[in-house]
Amino acid sequence: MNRPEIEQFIVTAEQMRAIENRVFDAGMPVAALMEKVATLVARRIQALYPLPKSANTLSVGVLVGPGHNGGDALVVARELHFRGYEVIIYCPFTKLKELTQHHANYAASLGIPIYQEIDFLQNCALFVDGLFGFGLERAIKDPVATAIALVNTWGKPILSIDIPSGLHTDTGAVLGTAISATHTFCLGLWKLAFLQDQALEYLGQVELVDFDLPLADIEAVLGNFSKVHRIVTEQAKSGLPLPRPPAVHKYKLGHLLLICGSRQYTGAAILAGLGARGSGVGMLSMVVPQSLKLLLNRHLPEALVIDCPETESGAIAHLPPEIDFSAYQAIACGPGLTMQPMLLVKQILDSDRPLLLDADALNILAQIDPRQILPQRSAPTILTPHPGEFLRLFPDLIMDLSNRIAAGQSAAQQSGAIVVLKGARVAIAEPDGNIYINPDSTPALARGGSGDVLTGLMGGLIAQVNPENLIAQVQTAVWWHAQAGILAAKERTELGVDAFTLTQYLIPALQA
Ligand SMILES: NC(=O)C1=CN([C@@H]2O[C@H](COP(=O)(O)OP(=O)(O)OC[C@H]3O[C@@H](n4cnc5c(N)ncnc54)[C@H](OP(=O)(O)O)[C@@H]3O)[C@@H](O)[C@H]2O)[C@@H](O)CC1
Ligand SMILES: Nc1ncnc2c1ncn2[C@@H]1O[C@H](COP(=O)(O)OP(=O)(O)O)[C@@H](O)[C@H]1O
Ligand SMILES: [K+]
Repeated sequence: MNRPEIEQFIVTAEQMRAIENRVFDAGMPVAALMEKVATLVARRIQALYPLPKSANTLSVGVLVGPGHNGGDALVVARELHFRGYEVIIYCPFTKLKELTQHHANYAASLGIPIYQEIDFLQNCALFVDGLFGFGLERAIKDPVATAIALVNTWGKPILSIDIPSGLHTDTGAVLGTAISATHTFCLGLWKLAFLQDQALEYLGQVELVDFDLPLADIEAVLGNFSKVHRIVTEQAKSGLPLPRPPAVHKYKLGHLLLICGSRQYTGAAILAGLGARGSGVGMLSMVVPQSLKLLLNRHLPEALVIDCPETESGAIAHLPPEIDFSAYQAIACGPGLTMQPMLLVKQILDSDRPLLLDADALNILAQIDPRQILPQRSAPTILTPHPGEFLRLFPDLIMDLSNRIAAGQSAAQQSGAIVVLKGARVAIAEPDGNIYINPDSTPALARGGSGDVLTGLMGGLIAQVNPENLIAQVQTAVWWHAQAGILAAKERTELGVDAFTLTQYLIPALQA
């Protein structure tokens, strides 16, 4: 059983090394720690792939690298051997770290075959990958690269120890080539790569194996300078505006001004409105072009619709002159807007309200230059770009986009806004360098309109709190949106989560 508090931390390879070094310096023998860690992994493998009752054994190919990841793999190999598995080792390296060499010698003495060619493992039913862990820093070359490519094509389950070999522990980038794992046992603490979109297809199912690194050592290393956080359910839930105070009234539960839609993109306005409905916001006002008014009334009878004059092509021409931003606790703007309402976006940027910009509002902002205008705002700004919008806003961060976490951090620091970089693992960056990543989501959300739902939901949540708590609400919105997707996908498959359906799962996701 993992300690629940361990799940919140995220470390780089360097931080992990520093934490482990403290443990070793305090007296824990390296060999003892390896034994403990690898025994835990071996147990998990036996639980996942028990020896079948019908046959007397199961053949397991164990891929062994030169460092301590290879040492872990050799301990796993030995344990599985003693439990009755037929173990075959692949280790093409001639020079191993000392401890790893000892384990290799012992495995050989037990009669476990060790080969330098991968072909001998071709008929194995299962693979354990202990080639490289957090020590990998340069590209993998042949013959190991070819061996990895081959094992990937065999279509058998591959269980990676610590991280799929070939992935960079921090960026999740593939260094030459990488194991495509079906299951990865992340050792001790979540490594950064597990939260990077580019690593996801290699990780398979992920699992943290807690091996009792003392909290004091983790905190001593991460201390105040750890800026990368994993959004955990308990904390995200605590951001929900629940329970409501018994004697509260609608005007105390936030009034959101949602500016969206055009004749061309009508659905975006409806979806954002339904997202806002899900948030439970006290009052919802929606600014739309005239021709959307009746339709919106039908879909969102509770919304106050502020219909605006429209351009020839059906975009909002301008806001009503009498609009008073101070009547609202937050403004959200963007879904379905088109690029025409430039002046409108400038007008809301000038307001002193917390402001969420999404979709076309971001594309308009990109033309104005976010680094110029956002730091001048007197209230917080939240930007929710997908990677395409992100690059329009911050074109010079294109290199950083291969490390989404670094990219989000730079953008927030440079613009002074909270930047919600959307994708498979949404990263929420604050101007002070803190970044919060949502670890659980579903590709069911990769579908037109699901971002519109998020805008409404997040807008509705931030309208309900005082601006100092904004960052917590942004995290809660991202977590909630993903949870609704997960629940909907569970009941309807990943194909059954269109954006409207997603809105219908917001409340059930809280009840689950
Ligand atoms: N700290 C601990 O004791 C604990 C660690 N634990 C386990 O240890 C793992 C970290 O072990 P690690 O530091 O030995 O690094 P690892 O990932 O095995 O690989 C580094 C080796 O690979 C080599 N190498 C690198 N790149 C290469 C390339 N492209 N092609 C070829 N060779 C390359 C590099 O050699 P060198 O750079 O010197 O040539 C070095 O020998 C960690 O992930 C976890 O599984 C746990 O048991 C808990 C306790
Ligand atoms: N593979 C994925 N896994 C999890 N979530 C995803 C994935 N792809 C997209 N999403 C989420 O779906 C939403 C898509 O938003 P966006 O790109 O703005 O789409 P749209 O503008 O069509 O609504 C974002 O919240 C994003 O994080
Ligand atoms: K590995």
